[in-house]
Amino acid sequence: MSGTSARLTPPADAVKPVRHPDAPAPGELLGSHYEHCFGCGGGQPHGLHLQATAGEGVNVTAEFTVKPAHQGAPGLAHGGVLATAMDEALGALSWLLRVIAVTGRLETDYVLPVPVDTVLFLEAEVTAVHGRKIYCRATGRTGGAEGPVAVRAEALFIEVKVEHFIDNGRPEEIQAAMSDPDQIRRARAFEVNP
Ligand SMILES: CCCCCCCCCCCC(=O)SCCNC(=O)CCNC(=O)[C@H](O)C(C)(C)COP(=O)(O)OP(=O)(O)OC[C@H]1O[C@@H](n2cnc3c(N)ncnc32)[C@H](O)[C@@H]1OP(=O)(O)O
Repeated sequence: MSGTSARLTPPADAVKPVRHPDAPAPGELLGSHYEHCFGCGGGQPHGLHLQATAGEGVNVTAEFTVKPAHQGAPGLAHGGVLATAMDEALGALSWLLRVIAVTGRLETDYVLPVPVDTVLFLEAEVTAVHGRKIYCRATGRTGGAEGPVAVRAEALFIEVKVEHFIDNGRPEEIQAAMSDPDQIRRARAFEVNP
């Protein structure tokens, strides 16, 4: 069973997403936006270590390997972890629009159980934009990019200014992220589309 709530349905005057001219080239690995991000950071031993690749449109692909640390039921991935993987893949889309955005709403359909050691092949795309609202969806497949869908998600991301993090985050982490020697990661974390 699946369905999309009204709050995830773009209004009639929503527009098609436009890939930013300075977006990473198709096939380019996006890298982590923040070393300590649970979804993509290398500094989180039990994190998801998701690596997203830019697609040709306003879309990304990513792979996520379910580890023993990600279990809910014995031998099976925790649903919240799978939602996190979807959230992270969807979050990577903002880099193709060159905006900063956070998840406002995320709906997930769990279609198949996902055993430990499974590689989930994720694909996420922006479907519409309405002002600050970015409508997007993602799938997670097992057994390959054309395999059966195990997880499906739809989401609404909201564009924010960098002040969102400065005002709400802890100063020590914000400072550390702003002084990240990795210029690309710093730009990804803090660049606001002019
Ligand atoms: C340093 C690292 C950087 C890098 C950052 C990258 C991080 C990526 C990580 C993965 C993604 C995440 O997990 S992000 C973390 C999880 N998310 C969060 O923590 C967000 C917490 N929520 C908030 O801060 C806030 O609610 C916001 C920013 C989402 C919205 O607040 P706001 O800015 O005041 O905007 P607001 O006026 O309320 O809403 C704007 C429009 O969006 C609609 N809207 C708002 N929320 C919703 C909603 N849940 N469902 C439906 N619609 C909604 C409103 O109706 C309105 O529509 P209309 O009237 O205009 O039609």
